[in-house]
Amino acid sequence: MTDIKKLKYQKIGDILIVKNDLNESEIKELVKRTNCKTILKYETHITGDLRVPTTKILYGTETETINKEHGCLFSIDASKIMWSMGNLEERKRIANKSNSDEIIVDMFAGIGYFTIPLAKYSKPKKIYALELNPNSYHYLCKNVKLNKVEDIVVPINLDNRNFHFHKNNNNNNIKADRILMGYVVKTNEFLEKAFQLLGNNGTIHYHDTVPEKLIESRPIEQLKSIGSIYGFELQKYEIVRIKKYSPGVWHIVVDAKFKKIDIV
Ligand SMILES: C[S@@+](CC[C@H](N)C(=O)[O-])C[C@H]1O[C@@H](n2cnc3c(N)ncnc32)[C@H](O)[C@@H]1O
Repeated sequence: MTDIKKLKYQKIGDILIVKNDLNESEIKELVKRTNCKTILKYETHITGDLRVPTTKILYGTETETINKEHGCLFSIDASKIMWSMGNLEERKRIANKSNSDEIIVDMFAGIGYFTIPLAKYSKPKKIYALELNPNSYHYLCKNVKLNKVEDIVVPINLDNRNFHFHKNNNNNNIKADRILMGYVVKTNEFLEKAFQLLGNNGTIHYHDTVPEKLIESRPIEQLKSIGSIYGFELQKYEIVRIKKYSPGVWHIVVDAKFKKIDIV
């Protein structure tokens, strides 16, 4: 009999994700043990700016599911959109970071991975959830309704570099108290936009993939140097390791708090 313990898979709702092809008896055994409705094989590593996986159906037909995590519901089409198990602790950690006074921008919202737990548990004033991929945006909107956070979350389908705050009722520019930058590999290219949106005493959660030796230096230097162009000084920071990204390289997040030193 197939040893199911040796078969590696990830469960998203009632869909299994595997990395290798399976034979008929392995599929039968997995379906029996996990009660899944579909098994998907990720053909390639998640690629491209929109982080889209290439998948093949090994069993079943339906690719849409609802994943429950940390009291939140995430509707997702697992054949078209990524779900990172490795970010589980970060999704939980971010959930309680805000308070009811904050204006937040999630620059890479996806289907609401961080936006939904943050809205549900911290109940900030507003979260502007920006997402470029129309597919992910569709599920982001669905998840906002599923989790009943419509009064907090404003989902917007655009390239975050084109996002601008409107003026408030007193004709002042709105600024963000907190910015989530849940993106990797070239997150630094979006830092200028983040500082344009950030307010005094604001916090940026800056994700990056960094070689082990550079974890304490490179992201901090980037935050300091681009921040200074926009009149911000780094006040304090904490670096959290999320997961190993590739050999010798970590996916990290820096919680970085800034003060505006040239307030005009
Ligand atoms: C890797 S996912 C990150 C999801 C989530 N923040 C996390 O870490 O689990 C990145 C998301 O950013 C979106 N994205 C990439 N470039 C973008 C841009 N310029 N503006 C808005 N969204 C973008 C992608 O479509 C994708 O859904």
